[in-house]
Amino acid sequence: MKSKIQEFINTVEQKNHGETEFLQAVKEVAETVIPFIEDNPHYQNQMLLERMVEPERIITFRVTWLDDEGKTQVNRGYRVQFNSAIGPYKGGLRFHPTVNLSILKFLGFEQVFKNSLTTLPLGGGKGGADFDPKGKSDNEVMRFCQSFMTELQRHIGKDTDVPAGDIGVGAREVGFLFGQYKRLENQFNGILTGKGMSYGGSLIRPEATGYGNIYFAQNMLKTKSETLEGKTALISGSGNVAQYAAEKAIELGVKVLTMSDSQGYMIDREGIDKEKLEFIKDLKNNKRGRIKEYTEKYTHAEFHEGIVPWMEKADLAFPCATQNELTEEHANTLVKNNIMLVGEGANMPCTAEAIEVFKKAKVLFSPGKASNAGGVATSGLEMTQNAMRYGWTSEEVDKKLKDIMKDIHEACVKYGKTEDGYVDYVKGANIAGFVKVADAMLAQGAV
Ligand SMILES: NC(=O)C1=CN([C@@H]2O[C@H](COP(=O)(O)OP(=O)(O)OC[C@H]3O[C@@H](n4cnc5c(N)ncnc54)[C@H](OP(=O)(O)O)[C@@H]3O)[C@@H](O)[C@H]2O)C=CC1
Ligand SMILES: O=C(O)CCC(=O)C(=O)O
Repeated sequence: MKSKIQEFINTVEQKNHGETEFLQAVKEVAETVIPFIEDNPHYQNQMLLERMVEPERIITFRVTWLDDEGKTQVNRGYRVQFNSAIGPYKGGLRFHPTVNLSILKFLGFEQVFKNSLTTLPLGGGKGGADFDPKGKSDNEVMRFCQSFMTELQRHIGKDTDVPAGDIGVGAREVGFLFGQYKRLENQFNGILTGKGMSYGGSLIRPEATGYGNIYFAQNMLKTKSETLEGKTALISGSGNVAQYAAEKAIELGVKVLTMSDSQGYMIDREGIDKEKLEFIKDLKNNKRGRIKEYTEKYTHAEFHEGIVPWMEKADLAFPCATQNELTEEHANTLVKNNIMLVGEGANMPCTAEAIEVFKKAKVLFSPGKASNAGGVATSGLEMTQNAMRYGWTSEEVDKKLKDIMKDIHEACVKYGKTEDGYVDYVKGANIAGFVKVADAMLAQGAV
């Protein structure tokens, strides 16, 4: 079995040389899915996994825009249309200077399995640009988004490919992108999700990834007859996912100790309450400030520059910033400090070595493709509401989100429960995600 897996990984490596993040994501899936394929003959001899690691289409394009001084700027835009076996390509856009093909291919590949887990008809894709919205004026961001969409619009459509936000693409950017699409196509439809409430957005979509992560943690704790009430938590990031993971955790009685950004983390040992979280939301979403400023307002809190919060003690950890932010060393420290649960809010925030440490210590560990799937699932609900030209109440959407997270949890348990009763959520998510896509690919023939 080991040699089969290694042979597969070697071939993917040869074809995708130097794409470190993509290869990391593929390796994790291959290690869990290839043994499953070996046990299930009808998935054999159809090159299913070989096809799944090959994006159906990769589009790259030049994005030229004018800055506030009238100087011409140029960036590279991408859309990776990974797999459309079970629905239109669906996945976010990332605007960050580190964006490259390896990162977007890892995100698109993960998205295929994640979207399959949501129980909704959503294929997988991802896109973005190496543009940094930080330090840009609203007008510069608008001009960039207009230029980006001018090129992207010819490749997307409400039944073809429906992008959304990710790092660096929030409500402001989605608004500008939508406005330009509508201008070019003369059509008002659900071409993007994460839209504002006044032009077709869904209630709870902004909250959904963070809330879903906490609902998933509730489900995991339930398997141990535990609840969130009274636990302490470390959260990284202070963007969309981190803010709403913190909000739901606080609401359910968790003492949230930390939040972070790319400059470092802050710890408030008294706990971040609702009022303090509102300060963070305003700081990050409106003032576009740094998390360090929290400690200037709440002077009892500490700021630790240039490092992540994983050396602190708590019951729960929710990495919600970016890929590979939690390493083997961090995992060893968390285990030494008796961490009970690690719920990935970001995509692939834990390194492969860190995940091994958690599994070995039998920590409840959920991979992002399962525990952050609430965001894209609620995007799927936004698409449904747009198609119906109707809007559900926040209670209705929240109830659907809770049910979907419960279903994803059950699917992970079904395929991930090991002989000693430990649930390997990585294995469970990968196999459950694989099965639906593989069945659809088998039915659709060699395409
Ligand atoms: N938004 C969504 O619905 C979903 C998002 N995700 C994933 O969740 C994660 C966070 O996304 P989201 O909250 O939307 O993005 P945001 O842009 O809203 O926030 C990102 C946060 O992560 C921090 N961050 C970004 N890059 C780094 C880095 N290299 N090192 C340290 N911190 C960093 C940012 O700090 P700073 O402000 O300094 O840049 C910021 O606090 C990503 O992995 C994304 O793919 C997954 C599912 C859905
Ligand atoms: O809502 C969406 O379509 C995108 C969500 C996303 O990018 C993700 O799940 O990583």
